[in-house]
Amino acid sequence: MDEKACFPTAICGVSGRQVFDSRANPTVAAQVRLRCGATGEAMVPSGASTGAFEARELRDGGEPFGGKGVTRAVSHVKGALAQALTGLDADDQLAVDRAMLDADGTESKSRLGANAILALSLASAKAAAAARELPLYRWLGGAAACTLPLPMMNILNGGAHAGNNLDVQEFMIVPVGAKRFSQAMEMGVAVYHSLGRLLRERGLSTAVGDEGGFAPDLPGDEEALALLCQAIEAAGYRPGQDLSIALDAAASEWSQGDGYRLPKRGQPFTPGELAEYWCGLCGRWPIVSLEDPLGENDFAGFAALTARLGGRVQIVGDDLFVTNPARLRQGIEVGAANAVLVKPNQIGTLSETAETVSLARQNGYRAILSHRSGETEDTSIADLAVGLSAGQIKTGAPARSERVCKYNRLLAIEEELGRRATLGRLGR
Ligand SMILES: C=C(OP(=O)(O)O)C(=O)O
Ligand SMILES: [Mg+2]
Repeated sequence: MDEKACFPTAICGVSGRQVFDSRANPTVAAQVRLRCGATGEAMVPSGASTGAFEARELRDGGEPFGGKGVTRAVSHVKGALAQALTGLDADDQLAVDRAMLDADGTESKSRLGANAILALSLASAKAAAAARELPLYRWLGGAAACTLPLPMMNILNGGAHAGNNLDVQEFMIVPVGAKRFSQAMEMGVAVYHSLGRLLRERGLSTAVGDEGGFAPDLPGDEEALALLCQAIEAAGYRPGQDLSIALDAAASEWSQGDGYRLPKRGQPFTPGELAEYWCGLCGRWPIVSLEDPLGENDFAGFAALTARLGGRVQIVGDDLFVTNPARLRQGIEVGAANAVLVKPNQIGTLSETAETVSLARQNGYRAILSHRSGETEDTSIADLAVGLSAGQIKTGAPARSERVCKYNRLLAIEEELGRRATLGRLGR
C-alpha cells in the first residue's frame, strides 16, 4: 500500500489494543488515523448464543483469560490489516473492507479474525466522519438519516444470558405507542422500575442477567408474560396498545437431534409442536415480535411459521441469517421470517452490514440493529441504526452502562435532529 498517500482522508496510522467487555472477557479495540489528523476508534462486542454461521472471532486459546484472549487478533490489527489499509482512502468504505477481506482470504474471516476486521472497519468509518466533522449517522445516511429506532428493551433475561430457570432468552418490551424516541425511553424505564417493584413485592430475585434485565426463577413462559403485562399496567400503560412484547427464544440453543429440548426445563418438542407452541403464545399475549423461534437451519419451518403468524407478528431471523446477505437472500426466496436482526460482528464489516440492511429493505423485510450480550461502551450501533434507517434497535435493558450508552447516544441524536426526528415503527 502507498504509505505516502497525501490526500486528507488517506489512512496513515492504524493501532489496536486488548480491552474488556461487560462479561470481563477480552475484546478488540482499534484506532485509525487519517492524514488530515482525524481519528476514529471502535470496540467490538461478543455473543454468548452465537449462530453456527457467524463470521469467526479470533481467540488466543490457552491462558490467560481461559482461551478468550485476543492478543493474536490485536497483532493482526497492527500487522497484516494495518499494512492492507495504510494509504487507502477512508472515504471509500467498500475499498477499506475489501482490502481487509482480501488480506484475510477466508469465507469466515477466521484467519485474521472478524473481531479484528470489524474493529477497523468501524474505526475507519468514524475517522472518515470525523474528517468531515460529521456524526457517524450523518456520514452513513446523509440528509435522509432522521429515523430514530423503536427500541426493544430486554427487561427479563433467561437462556444463555442468565442463571435462572427460563429457557426463552429475552422477554422484551416495545413502546409501540410512543411518538418520539425520548418518550419510548421514558415508557420503557417506567416499566423496568415497575417490574423491579413487582419482583420485590413477591419476594422474587432482582438479580440481573447479561443484558441488564431481571433474571428471577419463574414457573414458566406464561407467568413471565403475565408478569410483564402486570408491570406495564402498574406503570400506568396498556399492554398491547402503549407497550407490546417481543421475545427472543434463541431456539438454536435448544436443538437436539431432529427436534428440540429445553436446556433448563428438559421439555422435548418436535419442530411442529414448537411452532404450535408459539402460535398459542402469540394468540394469548400481546406479542408483536418473535426472534429465532426455531433452529438456525430450519428455513422451511421459519417459512411455514411466517405464513401462519407473519401477518400480525414480526418473525425475526438472528442465528438464521447471521447478518449475512447470502443467507438473507436464501430466506427471502422461501419466505422465511419477515425481519432480520443486524449484528455487525456476525458478518464482520460495515459494508456487508449495510448490504444486509438494504437487501432487507428492498424485499420488504424489517431490520433491527442489535447489540451482543457481551458489550462495551462503544455506541456505533446507535449511529448505524439511524444512519442505515433500520427503524428498530435492541440493546438490552435500560440499565447497565454498556446498554444505556446506546440509548443515551440515541437521545443525543434525537436532540440534534430536532423537529426532523421521527420514530421507527414495527410495520415499516
Ligand atoms: C443479543 C443476542 O445474544 P448473543 O449476543 O449472546 O448472541 C441475541 O441472541 O439476539
Ligand atoms: Mg437473538
